Order: sequence, then structure tokens, then C-alpha cells
Amino acid sequence: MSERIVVAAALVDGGRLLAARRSAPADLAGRWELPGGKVEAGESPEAALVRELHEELGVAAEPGERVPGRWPLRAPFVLHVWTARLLPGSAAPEPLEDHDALRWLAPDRIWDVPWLDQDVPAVERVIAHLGLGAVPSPGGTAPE
Ligand SMILES: Nc1nc2c([nH]c(=O)n2[C@H]2C[C@H](O)[C@@H](COP(=O)(O)OP(=O)(O)OP(=O)(O)O)O2)c(=O)[nH]1
Repeated sequence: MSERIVVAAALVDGGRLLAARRSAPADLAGRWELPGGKVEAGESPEAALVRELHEELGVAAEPGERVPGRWPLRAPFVLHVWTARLLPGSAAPEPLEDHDALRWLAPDRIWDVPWLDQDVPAVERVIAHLGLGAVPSPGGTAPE
């Protein structure tokens, strides 16, 4: 089966990163992720990101650039991450779908939440890419 992209947002506001706690499926519930979802056939990753952020969080967001890297999820899915920001006048994010809590994490709080295991290297890369602060992950590996 060919690879399918899950696109997720490094949504940053005032130097803080938005994290979302999954409410389903059961094996992922309670763990934190970058909000996003599957890119549909014929859809660009940027369009998918804007659509998913609107559906899941009720926000109007603008994609920035892709964070270099690709992180394997359950096959055939692969995680790609894009930076994003809220457009002026956007509603504040709310956990409308797939999530039951949201947190804006300051750089020294990013590892306070239990991220999905597969998101940890992606979040490390986001921190390095955005220069959010060299806070090592609990695994002890300092971001590049
Ligand atoms: N959105 C998102 N999903 C992630 C991350 N890490 C990770 O393993 N996943 C998994 C969870 C899901 O199995 C899958 C994404 O599917 P989803 O359920 O969020 O996306 P969707 O709304 O397009 O899905 P669907 O219900 O329409 O099928 O990827 C992440 O950081 N963000």
C-alpha cells in the first residue's frame, strides 16, 4: 500500500506551542499530539492542514513552512509537520473533535505533557526549527 500523509501543525502563538490531547481511539486517548489529520486524495498538505484545524479546533489558520522530517506512524501513515499561525480574527482553539483538552505550552513546559511516542522526535524537531528553546526531551536527547 502506498504511503499516506498525516499533516500536523506546529501552531505557535506568542512563543507557545499548541498541544492537543486525543480522546480516541482508545490506544491513543490521553496522549498529546500536534493537531492535524489525514491528507485526502487530491488535496494539498497545506489545504488539509487548514481544513483539519478548522474542523478540529474551530480556528482559521495559515500554514507557514514544512518542518524538515518525516515520522512513521502506524502503516501506511507518515507524519509531516508544518508551522502554522492563527489568522487575525480567528476564534480561539477549542477541542471540538478528536481531542478533549488543549494547552498552549511555553518552551519550558513542552515536556510536561505525555506526547504520543511517535510525536516526540517530531516535537524535538519543531523546537529546534522554531528556536523555541533548547529544552531536552525526557529521553535525554537534546534537540539538534
Ligand atoms: N493529527 C495527528 N495525528 C497523529 C499524530 N501522531 C499520530 O500518531 N497520529 C495518528 C493518529 C491517527 O491515527 C492518525 C491521524 O488521523 P486523525 O484521526 O487525526 O485524522 P482524520 O481526522 O483525517 O481521520 P478520520 O477520522 O477522518 O479517519 O495519525 C499527530 O501528531 N497529529
